[in-house]
Amino acid sequence: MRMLPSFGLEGKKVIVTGAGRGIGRALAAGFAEAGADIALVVRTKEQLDETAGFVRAAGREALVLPADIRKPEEVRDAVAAALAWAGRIDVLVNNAGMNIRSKAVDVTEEEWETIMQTNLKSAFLFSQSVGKAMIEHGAGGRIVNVSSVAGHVALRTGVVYAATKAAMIQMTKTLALEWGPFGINVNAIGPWYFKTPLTEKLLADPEYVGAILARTPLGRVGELPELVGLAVFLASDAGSYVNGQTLFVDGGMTIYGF
Ligand SMILES: NC(=O)C1=CN([C@@H]2O[C@H](COP(=O)(O)OP(=O)(O)OC[C@H]3O[C@@H](n4cnc5c(N)ncnc54)[C@H](OP(=O)(O)O)[C@@H]3O)[C@@H](O)[C@H]2O)C=CC1
Ligand SMILES: C[C@H](O)[C@@H]1OC(=O)[C@H](O)[C@@H]1O
Repeated sequence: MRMLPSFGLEGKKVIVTGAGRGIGRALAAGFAEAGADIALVVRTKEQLDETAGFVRAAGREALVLPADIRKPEEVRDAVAAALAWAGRIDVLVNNAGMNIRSKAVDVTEEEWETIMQTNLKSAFLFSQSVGKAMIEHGAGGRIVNVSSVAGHVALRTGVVYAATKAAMIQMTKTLALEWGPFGINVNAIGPWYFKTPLTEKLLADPEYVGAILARTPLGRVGELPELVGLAVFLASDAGSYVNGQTLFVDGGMTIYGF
C-alpha cells in the first residue's frame, strides 16, 4: 500500500458557492488546478464568467450558475443544473458569505435575515440537496464549509455573522455524524483574515492591521493559496479519514492566550 495518498482532484465534479471573487474564486481556481471540473454559483454573472476563465485556463470545465442563494428555489435549481451537467457531485464547497458589521444594539431584523440566509441557510440547503444526491449516487462525497475564526472566538466584527459561523461548525459536526455511514465527509475551514473584497477596506487601515497582527503568532495575514491547500486536502484522498472537523487557517490566532 502506498504511504502517500493523492492530494489531487482529477476528474472530480465540484460545486463552489460564492465563486465570483475572493476566497471562492481562489478555491475554484485551485480545485481546477488540482484536476476538478467546477460548477460556479454566485449572483454577479460578470464575476462568474471571470472565474470560469481561470478554471478553463487550468484545462478544466466550468459551469456558470448565476443565483441568489438567499432564495431556496434558486439553490435547488443550481444543484439540479450542476447534476444535469456533471452527472454527480463529488465535492460541495459552501463558501458564499457576507457580513454587516453592526453593533449588537443596532442590528435590524432585515440585517439578521440577510446574514442568516446568505451564510447559514444557503449552506444547509446546498448541503441538503447535494447530500441527497450523493446518498442516491452511492459513491460518498465531501462537503467543505467555509466558516471563520469568528465562529470559535469573539471578534468585534458582528454578532450575527459570528452566530452563523458558529452554527456552521456545529452543522458540520452533525452532518458528518449523519452522513458518515454513506461515505460523505463533512468538514469546515475557519479562516482568519485574508485579503479579499470583503476585508480589503479593513486591511487598508494600518492601525487595524496592527491589531490583527498583534493577535497572530505568525505575524501576518494569510495568502489565499494557504487556504486553498487546506480545502483541497479535505476534498482529496489525503483527507479521507478527516470528518466533522473545523480546521482553523489562522496563523495561530485562535490559540493566542497571552
Ligand atoms: N476574507 C476573509 O478574511 C474571511 C472570509 N471568510 C468567509 O469566506 C467566505 C468568502 O469570503 P470572501 O471571499 O472574503 O468574500 P467576498 O465578499 O470577496 O465574496 C463573497 C462571495 O459570495 C457571493 N455571495 C454573497 N451573497 C450571495 C448571494 N446572496 N447569492 C449568491 N452569492 C452570494 C459573492 O458574490 P455576489 O456578491 O456577486 O453575490 C461573492 O462571490 C465567506 O463565507 C466569509 O464569511 C471567513 C473568514 C475570513
Ligand atoms: C475574520 C472574519 O471572518 C472576517 O473579518 C471581517 O471583518 C469580516 O467581516 C469577517 O467577519
